Amino acid sequence: MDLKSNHNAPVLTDSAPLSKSRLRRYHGLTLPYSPSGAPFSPNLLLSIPRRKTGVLDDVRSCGWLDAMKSSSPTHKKFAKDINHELSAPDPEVAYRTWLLKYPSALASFEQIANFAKGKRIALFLDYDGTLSPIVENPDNAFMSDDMRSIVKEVAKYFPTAIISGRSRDKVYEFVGLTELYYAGSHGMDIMGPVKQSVTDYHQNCIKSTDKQGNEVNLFQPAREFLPMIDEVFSSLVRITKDIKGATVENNKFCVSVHYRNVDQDNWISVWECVQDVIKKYPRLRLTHGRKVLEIRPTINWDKGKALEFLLESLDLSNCDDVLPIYVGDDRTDEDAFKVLRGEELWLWHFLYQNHRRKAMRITLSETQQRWTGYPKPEKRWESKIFVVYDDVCVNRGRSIDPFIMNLLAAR
Ligand SMILES: O=P(O)(O)OC[C@H]1O[C@H](O[C@H]2O[C@H](CO)[C@@H](O)[C@H](O)[C@H]2O)[C@H](O)[C@@H](O)[C@@H]1O
Repeated sequence: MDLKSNHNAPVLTDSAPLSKSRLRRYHGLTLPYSPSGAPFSPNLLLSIPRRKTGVLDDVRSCGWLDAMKSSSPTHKKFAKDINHELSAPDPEVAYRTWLLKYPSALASFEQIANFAKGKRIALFLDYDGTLSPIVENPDNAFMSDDMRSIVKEVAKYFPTAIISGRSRDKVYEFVGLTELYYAGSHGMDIMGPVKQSVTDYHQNCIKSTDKQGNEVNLFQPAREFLPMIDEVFSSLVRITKDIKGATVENNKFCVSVHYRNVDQDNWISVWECVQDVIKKYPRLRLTHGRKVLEIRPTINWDKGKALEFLLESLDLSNCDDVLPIYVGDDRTDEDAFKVLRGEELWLWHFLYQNHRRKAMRITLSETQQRWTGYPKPEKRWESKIFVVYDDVCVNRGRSIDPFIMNLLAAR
């Protein structure tokens, strides 16, 4: 997992050790992690209000069924959002106007390249829905050979990492590229470059070796939760076994309960099963993604924190000449978008349930974005928002490769 010497960013150089206050700023931590076996550091625990049933706030506010549905917004919802934004009564007119307002990223690539000029790029990629198509069976979410080659190529020039909700092993199995860094379980399992100051700071960060025998840093902030997650996984498999189409996936530090193939009339049963299990585990929380309910530890760690951790490990954080690019398509990716502010380039690739209206969004952000839905761009970013439309979306088999090709060409 060594970075190649021809990377624009010299990522393995260990600079002066980080001060604790600097690291705190990055990670929002006030204390190091508790040693394995000891109670988990209270500062990392998220305080998430629960009802007796254990229902999360966001699920509660719109009703669980709505929340499960909204995990893949329909075209209707998209049109409603656009209508609201543009005050146009006709969805079709609103959509076309929206397209004019947010031009194609590919057509605007020169502008993006200018912005990137002189900067060291670091690329962060989500897996499902970004590098691979969304498919019915999660075990079959393979990335294409073309996509693999292009990611391999880009990693020759820019440090590249995949940050996925899957287990790290699983996503590595799918991608199979040794030249990347991998963060699984929504960032709770990171294998990155060795950086002594990072290892020193994080108690759950240890030196390890990757499959090729290279020395790496292994960071697993939710290590204490492993037995709990295994237990929950087994319970969920047992309890959902009679719901046709429901599947449970062990993502090591989190568990996914898929309802994509469950008849909508039975979604309530899926929900109830999950509630039945997690109500016994106050240290676990529930989130939802694309037709999936995800059970994860209540720790203050997500894809955004993982991104910061990787930038730090790569010696690329807090540098004016670094341009991190994040490509993702899901709610969990918003955690990563949120940490990229200032002059970073954000890329949001979002897909719609009916696969008719898809777009990829690139935002050169000026400030932190607050997402409240799909897609509600803030006014002040208008001139810097680009969209890549249907024809390059992953579900049509072409995906983000033109964007990456352009990046390579512009370097
Ligand atoms: O962070 P990601 O890499 O995007 O992973 C998020 C979840 O992706 C997978 O589920 C999603 O993709 C499946 C395959 O296309 C699809 O069948 C499912 O409905 C989607 O939710 C993965 O299976 C989950 O474990 C990840 O958490």
